[in-house]
Amino acid sequence: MSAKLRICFLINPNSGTDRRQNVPALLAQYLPAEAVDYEVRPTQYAGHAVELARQAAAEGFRIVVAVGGDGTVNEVGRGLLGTQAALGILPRGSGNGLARHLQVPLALPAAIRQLANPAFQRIDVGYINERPFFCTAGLGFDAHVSRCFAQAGTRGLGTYVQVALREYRRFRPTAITVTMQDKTFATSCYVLAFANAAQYGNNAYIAPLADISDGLLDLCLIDALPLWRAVRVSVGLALGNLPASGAAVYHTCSQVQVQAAQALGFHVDGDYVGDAREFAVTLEPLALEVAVPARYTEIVT
Ligand SMILES: Nc1ncnc2c1ncn2[C@@H]1O[C@H](COP(=O)(O)OP(=O)(O)OP(=O)(O)O)[C@@H](O)[C@H]1O
Repeated sequence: MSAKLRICFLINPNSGTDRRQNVPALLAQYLPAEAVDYEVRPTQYAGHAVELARQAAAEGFRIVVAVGGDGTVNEVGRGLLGTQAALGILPRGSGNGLARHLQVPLALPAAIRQLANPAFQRIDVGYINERPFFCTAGLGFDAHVSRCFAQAGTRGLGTYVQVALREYRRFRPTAITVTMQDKTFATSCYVLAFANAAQYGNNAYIAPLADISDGLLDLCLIDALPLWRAVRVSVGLALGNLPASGAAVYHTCSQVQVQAAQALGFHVDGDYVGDAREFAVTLEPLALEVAVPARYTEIVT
């Protein structure tokens, strides 16, 4: 008889907008006891999931599952770097960007069932000023909105859109110099996004062609955002055709440096980190193993 699959679930009790679901009860209902041994551990503070994930990997769990949104996924993924354990996701955030990219079902019963019999795959890991990211990182307006969103008191797409519209009227671009491969160019940064996965979350496709295992980041630059272009960007994000819309410029590369004329905010996986004037962005190919639905195949051809 083969050994049972050992899974550790790390639950962020604060993530998402719907906290009515009783995750331990759903696990008991949908995980087959004959195939899986599991434990459930709640996080007690921001950053706790990094330590809990590292500890679970050291205890020999094969999969450590982030039960939350992209912030929780980032913490668990960070804790698992360099270990033998794979990252799993039970999407319970407000955006769920990485879960959506990896085609993890958004309905918890289905997501739980697939964890009992997953496929394993390796994904690239991005770094911005040494902070790992798995989905997207970025400078400028998206980071500024992440900071305001964190202070808003309520979460969810509605709050996010409200904050973005309010800040759109105030935000001004910053002059930057970008160096990648053998070219350097000066431009202006309204948004500079570094995409490992295709979307921010909520099916907002900032880089619909991004392949999470290709050893490359997709850079999306929006140098200014007058109203007509804001409309095209919004439609492009929703329809997944931003590259074809001409409202943003794209590059692919495995490392890039950015110097800003004044301090610029940056985010990793949707969480504001801080302000800086210099940014070093790199990619470590296939540095993290993830447990994905057995039918998962990279959408990009
Ligand atoms: N016990 C806790 N108490 C307070 N904050 C926590 C706790 N556990 C985790 N956090 C923090 O909560 C933040 C938000 O969580 P998360 O990103 O998972 O949810 P979300 O913001 O609702 O989803 P998404 O990122 O998909 O929009 C994370 O950055 C994490 O550091």
